[in-house]
Amino acid sequence: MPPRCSSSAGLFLPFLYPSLFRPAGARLHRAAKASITTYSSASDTAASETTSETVEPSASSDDIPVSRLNPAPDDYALSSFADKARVTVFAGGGGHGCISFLREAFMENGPANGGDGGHGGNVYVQAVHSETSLHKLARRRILRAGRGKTGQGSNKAGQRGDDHVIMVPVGTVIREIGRIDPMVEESIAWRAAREKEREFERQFREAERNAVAEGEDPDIATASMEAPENPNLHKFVLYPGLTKSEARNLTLPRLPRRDRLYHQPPGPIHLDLSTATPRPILLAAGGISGLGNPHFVSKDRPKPLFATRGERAVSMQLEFELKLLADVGLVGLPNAGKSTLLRALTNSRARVGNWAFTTLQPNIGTVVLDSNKGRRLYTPPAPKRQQPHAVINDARYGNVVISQHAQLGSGGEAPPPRTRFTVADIPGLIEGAHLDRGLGTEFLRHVERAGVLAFVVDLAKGDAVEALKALWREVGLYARMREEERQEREVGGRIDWGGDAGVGSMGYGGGQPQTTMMPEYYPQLPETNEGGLHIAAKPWFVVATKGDLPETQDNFQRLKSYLDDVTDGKEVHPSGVEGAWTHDCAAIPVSAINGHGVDRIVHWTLGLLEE
Ligand SMILES: Nc1nc2c(ncn2[C@@H]2O[C@H](COP(=O)(O)OP(=O)(O)OP(=O)(O)O)[C@@H](O)[C@H]2O)c(=O)[nH]1
Ligand SMILES: [Mg+2]
Repeated sequence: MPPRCSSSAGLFLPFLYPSLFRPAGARLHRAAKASITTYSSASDTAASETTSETVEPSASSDDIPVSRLNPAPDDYALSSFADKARVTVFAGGGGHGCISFLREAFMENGPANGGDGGHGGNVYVQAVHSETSLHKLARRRILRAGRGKTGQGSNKAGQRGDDHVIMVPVGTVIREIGRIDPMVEESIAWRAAREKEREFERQFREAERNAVAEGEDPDIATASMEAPENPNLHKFVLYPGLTKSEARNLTLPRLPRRDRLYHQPPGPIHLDLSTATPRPILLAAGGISGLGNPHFVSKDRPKPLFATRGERAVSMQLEFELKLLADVGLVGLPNAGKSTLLRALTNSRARVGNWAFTTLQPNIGTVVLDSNKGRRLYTPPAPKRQQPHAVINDARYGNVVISQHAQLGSGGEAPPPRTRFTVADIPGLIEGAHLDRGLGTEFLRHVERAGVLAFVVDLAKGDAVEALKALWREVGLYARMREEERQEREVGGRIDWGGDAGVGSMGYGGGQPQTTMMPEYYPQLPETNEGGLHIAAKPWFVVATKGDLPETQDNFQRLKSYLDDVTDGKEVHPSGVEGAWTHDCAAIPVSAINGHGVDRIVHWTLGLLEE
C-alpha cells in the first residue's frame, strides 16, 4: 500500500503553499499556526523541497496510477451505517434458590443445604470513540443480559448472569419509549391482595361478633369462610414431593427484606452521550437472586420445604439516535472528491468513482493523531476560569499573559489530549436538496450533525466561489426550513388538548415528574436553532481539491480572496444567515488523489474543534 501522504511524488502545486493562513492575528489562526510550526510531516518536507521544481499537472485521474487514493472501481468496502436503532433490552432475571437437605451415610435426614440463586446480569451503555455507527445495534433489536443460575445442593450458589454492555458512538442520544418493570407490577398486585386480606379480616371479625351475639359457636360460624390466597405464594419454589393439600397448608414466612446492589434507574431514561463515558452507565438492573431453603430454618421449622424464586427483571424499549455524526462533515457537490479526501485523511476504503452519487450513505473515518504518522497529539488548553493568569515580559514578544499553573508546571487541570477525531463523507448535494431533490433532506440531516463543516469544492469544475455559494445556499435554506418546522412543533406542543396535560399519562411512572438520568459530566448539546444558526454558526472552512489539475490556480486565488472578504466582513456569509460564523474562513488547497496538503486539513480542523 503506498504511503497515505506520499512525499516522493514529483507533482506539486505552486499555489498549495503560499499564504495558506490569514496573516491577521485571529485566535484560531494562532492555534493552527502553533500546531503547524511544531510539526514536520513528510508532505511538508516534500513541499519545501519541491516548490521550486517545475511540475506538469496531471490532466485527469485516469493519468494517475491506480493506488489507494485512486482506487480501481471495485476497490472499496461498503460500510454499514445506521443512525437510528430501536432495541428492546432485557435485564437478566435472578436464579431461583434451591431446596436441598444433606444426605450422607449415617445421616439420612441432614440439615437444609440448598444454595442461593445467582443475581441476574445488568444492561449497561457506554459511549466510545471506536464506534461510528449504530448499524450493529439496529440489526440486533433484542438484547439480553444473562439470567442468574439456580442454586444447587451442598450450599452451592448459582452463577451470576452475564452483564451486557451496549457500545454506542459518542454523540448518541438514548430515549426510553416504554418499560415493563415487574417490581411495579408486583407492588400493584401486592396492594390489591393486601386490600383483599383486610376485607376478609373485617368480614371474619363481623361473623364472629354476630355469632357471639346470637349465642352460637363463632368457630362453627366462621369455618366455611376461606382466607384469600397468600399473595406471596408465587414467589416461592415448593418442594416437588409435596401433595396439593400439603402445599395448601404450608405456612409461608414473610419474605425477608433484601438490599439491592444495583438500583433500577427511574424512567423515562433520557441520555445524551455527547462525550465518551469513562464507565458504563446502568440502563436495566438484573433481578436479585432467590434464597435457598437454609434461610428459612427456625425452631418451629427445622426443615423448610421451600426456597424463593429469583426476581423477574425489567425490560425496556429504547430508541438510540446518533445526534452527532462526526467531528467534521465533508460537504460538497457530487463528484467533488469527498470520498477520495476521506481516504487520504483516514484509513477509510470509501467507494470512489468518476460519476455522481457514488456515495449514498455516510462513510465515517477516524483520524488518529498519535499513530507515529507525524500527527502529534493536540493538548487542548485548560479552561480559562481554572487558570490564574500571570504576565511575564518576554524579550521577543513583549508582555505575554500566561497561566500560572502552566508556569508552575502543574498540568493537573488540563483536559486529556485529543487522540482522534472523526470525519464523515456525506453524499453529494445538488441544487434544490432542501426541497428533497437528489438525496435531499436525508443528506442535509447529516450536515446538521457534524461539529465542523468542511466544504469540498472541485477547483477544476467551474467557479469555486459559485460552487461554495450554491452549497451554502442549500444548507442555509435547509437550516431555515428546520427552524420553521421547530417553531411549528413548538406552537403545536403548546395546545392543551385535554385540559389536564401532564397528569395521568400512560405507562409506569405516569403522572410522576419526568426524571432525566443525566450525569453531570454529559453536557447537553446546545439547542441554538434561531434563524438557521444551528448550522450556520458552526465553524467551517473550504477544501479546494483537485489542485493538481491544470488551470486551477486562478480559481483558487479568487476563492481565497472571497473568503478573506467574508472574514473581514466585506462580503456577507455565503448562506445569507445573519450572525453566521465568519471568524476565520480559510481555503485549503489540496490534491487528495496524491495525498498533498491533506495534513493541513488535520491541523486546521484541530484548531476549529478546540475553539
Ligand atoms: N485529479 C484529481 N482527481 C480527483 C481528486 N480527488 C478526486 N478525484 C477524482 O474525482 C472523481 C470523484 O471522486 P470521489 O471521491 O468519488 O467524489 P465524491 O465527492 O465522493 O463523489 P460522490 O460520492 O458521487 O458525491 C474520482 O474519479 C476521483 O479519482 C484529486 O485531487 N485530483
Ligand atoms: Mg463519494
